[in-house]
Amino acid sequence: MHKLLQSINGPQDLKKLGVHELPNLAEEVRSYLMETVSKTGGHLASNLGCVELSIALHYCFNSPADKIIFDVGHQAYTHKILTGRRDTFPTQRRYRGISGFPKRSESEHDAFGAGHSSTSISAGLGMAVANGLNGDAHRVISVIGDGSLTGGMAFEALNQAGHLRKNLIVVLNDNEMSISRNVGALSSFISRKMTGGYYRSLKKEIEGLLTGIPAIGGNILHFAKKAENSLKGFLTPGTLFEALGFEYVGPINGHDLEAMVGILENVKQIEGPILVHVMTKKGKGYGPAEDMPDKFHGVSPFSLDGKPAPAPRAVAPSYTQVFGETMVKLAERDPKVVAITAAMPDGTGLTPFAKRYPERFFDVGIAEQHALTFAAGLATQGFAPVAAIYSTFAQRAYDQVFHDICLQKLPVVLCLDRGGLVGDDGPTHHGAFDLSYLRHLPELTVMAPKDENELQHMVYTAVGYGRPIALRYPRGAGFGVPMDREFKELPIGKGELLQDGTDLTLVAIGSTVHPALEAAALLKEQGISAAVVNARFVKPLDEELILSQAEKTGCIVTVEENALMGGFGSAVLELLADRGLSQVRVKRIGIPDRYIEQGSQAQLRADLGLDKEGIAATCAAFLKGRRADAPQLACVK
Ligand SMILES: Cc1ncc(C[n+]2csc(CCOP(=O)(O)OP(=O)(O)O)c2C)c(N)n1
Ligand SMILES: CC(=O)[C@@H](O)[C@H](O)COP(=O)(O)O
Ligand SMILES: [Mg+2]
Repeated sequence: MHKLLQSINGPQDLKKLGVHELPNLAEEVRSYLMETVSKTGGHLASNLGCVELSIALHYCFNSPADKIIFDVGHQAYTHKILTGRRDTFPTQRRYRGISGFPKRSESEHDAFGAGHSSTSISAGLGMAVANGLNGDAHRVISVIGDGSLTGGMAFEALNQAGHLRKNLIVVLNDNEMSISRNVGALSSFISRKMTGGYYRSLKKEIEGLLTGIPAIGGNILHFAKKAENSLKGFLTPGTLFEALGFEYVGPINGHDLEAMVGILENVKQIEGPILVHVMTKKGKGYGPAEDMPDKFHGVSPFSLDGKPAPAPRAVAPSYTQVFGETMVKLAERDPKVVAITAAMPDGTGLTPFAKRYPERFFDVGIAEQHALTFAAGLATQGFAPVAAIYSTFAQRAYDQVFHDICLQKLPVVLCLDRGGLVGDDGPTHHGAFDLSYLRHLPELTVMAPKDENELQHMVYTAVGYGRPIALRYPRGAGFGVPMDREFKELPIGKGELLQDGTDLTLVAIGSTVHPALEAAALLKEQGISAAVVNARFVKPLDEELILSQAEKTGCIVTVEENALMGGFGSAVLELLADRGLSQVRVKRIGIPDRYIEQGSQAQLRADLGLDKEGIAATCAAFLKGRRADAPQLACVK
């Protein structure tokens, strides 16, 4: 099985094969991908579409001396399999396994880490400039998808690359898909849409324009007809990239290995910035993924007959689903509600909204910065824009939150999905920092629901609030709590005391509230009486509630699935310090000052003491320690 693949322990082995053997190798890789990813889950369709391209790149270039950079890196499974990780590939995205994305610390062949999109050309240009300064003739190849090319950063890099004219090869892997179908004028321009109907109508329009020019129009049209080929050449994707100073090669068939090898061997001889436009099929070689590349972009383990494995019986709706349903209800009530996503309609749950209110739904592509300032523009005209962005990707748009939304006090609602630990995607995707990077912005309200029922009320409250407001919620299912039939407006800055206690107060935010309640039950079995507060708001804090509990129990334990640095617990510490309550003992539970690797959400929460057992153990030790170390301390009874 996989005879050719078994012989490849690195790119040097690949080069021993004849070009004519490469298509067989591609089939073996594809079969290995299917066999493995159907068991482990992961990014399937993008990788199936990138098999031949990855083989051709490693066949023609010499990694690691030549640098091959994958944008986002979710399509780099073949690259990993060919670069010494064939046998460890089944551990990808698993706890203590290899990463699902390129990672410099994992292999010398992973030239640049990835996970967030549109970075490959900038990184590649940096390396190309370094090569120039070092007199190093090795090549740098940035592989970027058509979706990732909608990220503004990619154009910032193209702009400079065309100016510097260093030796940089950009391979555009164009499958006309982002996660969903790719969007935007650029996508239409660079993909197939420049032939057929679009081209004909464009030509007709140009003819009409030219003949309308008095006196000379006829001659120009005559000239244009005679020069139609160059007109067609003028209008093909190359125009755009050549205008940016790139030599344009393509479009070429990204599944024809012999053709690609031939072209890449020629490209190697060309100096300066080059863009090779490769057309591929997302999901290539597996019917269901070819037919539904969006559904097979990221997959859980599935049976090879094309039916996704029966998802474990959902104990509760996902936060994402509740958000999406709430948005549809709010849009029914208020024509000013509009929804914005940055290329993640399915992931953020906005697809039902898009179907129901297409005129009020905007997928801006992978353009989070633009998404937020676009929302701010809508808000100036009386609309209630809700921007749904994964927490980690919203980090891209921090300045837009400050400069365009908060400073102008514009009523934009920022709904951050994937807040907290996301699991298999690992450190590039954990929403570990939003409570920290948002709470210090003046004019911004920041909140997190304790469960899926409170989420619907928070979205409702936020949309009606009329000022900058952000809420964050985790990846995955809620707690299976009953869903209120009517929305409730939550009083801004008010938390809730869920249960009383005398020895300490657990002050939890967001998805850590239910685990805190469960921890309190465990503590009760140990004779410890813990109060539990659902803080609801990171900003403004419910100062009255927190201060009264601090006075009452003298011992505060904060819990958050966010970085401890500058997070919710820090806000509570600041409050107590500002009020001169330094005698109150505070223990903070949250994400420590390091990056958290991949693993299941449950595993990672257990590792960090964020599950009920961990919270209870920390509280008990904290209380015991206090009793032992400092009997005079307020929280010692
Ligand atoms: C900044 C950022 N925003 C959003 C994402 C989520 N995301 C991952 S892959 C992807 C689509 C990428 O499309 P493309 O580059 O065309 O790659 P393909 O999957 O088609 O191979 C998106 C939106 C991301 N990784 N980074
Ligand atoms: C590669 C990428 O950034 C996305 O595919 C991301 O992995 C999606 O995450 P979810 O699976 O949480 O939607
Ligand atoms: Mg694509």
